[in-house]
Amino acid sequence: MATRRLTFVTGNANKLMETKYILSQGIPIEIDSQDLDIPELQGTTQEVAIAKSRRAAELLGRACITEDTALCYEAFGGLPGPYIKHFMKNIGHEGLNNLLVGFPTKDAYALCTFAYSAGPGAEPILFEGRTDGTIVPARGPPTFGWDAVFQPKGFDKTYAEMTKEDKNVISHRYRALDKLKAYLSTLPT
Ligand SMILES: O=c1[nH]c(=O)c2ncn([C@@H]3O[C@H](COP(=O)(O)OP(=O)(O)OP(=O)(O)O)[C@@H](O)[C@H]3O)c2[nH]1
Ligand SMILES: [Mg+2]
Repeated sequence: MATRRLTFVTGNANKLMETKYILSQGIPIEIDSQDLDIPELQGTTQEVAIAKSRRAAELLGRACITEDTALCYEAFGGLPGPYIKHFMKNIGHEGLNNLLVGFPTKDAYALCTFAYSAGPGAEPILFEGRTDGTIVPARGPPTFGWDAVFQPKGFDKTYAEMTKEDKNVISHRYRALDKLKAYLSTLPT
């Protein structure tokens, strides 16, 4: 099978590393990356993902993938959702826990939305992956975003405490990429 080449438009080195790792387990693919400055609109995760993908393909002038990650609190009807980046940056791990003081549930889910665009003007196709969990006081290395405060359901470790092999077979990103992989294998290389 010929090796597929695809550009991932992202400025996030950790996302890129995990994506390369997960995709390389399944199909012959080479991912390169472009860090383009793309404004992220307000809206649902799907609306944010579609707008980002459209713009990325226009700027790049060819097929690409983009990814949006949301962290959704059950107590807040799914917020912070796609705005988690700004919450994380401004209030950190402790703040992400403190937000939930007084609320009956600390349940949350991580939602990953990959968007594939075949090129400028093409309608983006979305691939979503969700992992359910709970928000806990930070444990594990603070290497990647909110990994240290997210404990997936059925595990006694946070994402940050897991090995990359363990996180990358249950994560929101893995679940979305599994669907993207199946779609890519239906396309000609
Ligand atoms: O602990 C984490 N485990 C993960 O698995 C994960 N995936 C994303 N994130 C963080 O959540 C926000 C998403 O915002 P986001 O989707 O706009 O990403 P970004 O702006 O960093 O990159 P990009 O938009 O250029 O691709 C950013 O703060 C990311 O660092 C994660 N944190
Ligand atoms: Mg972003």
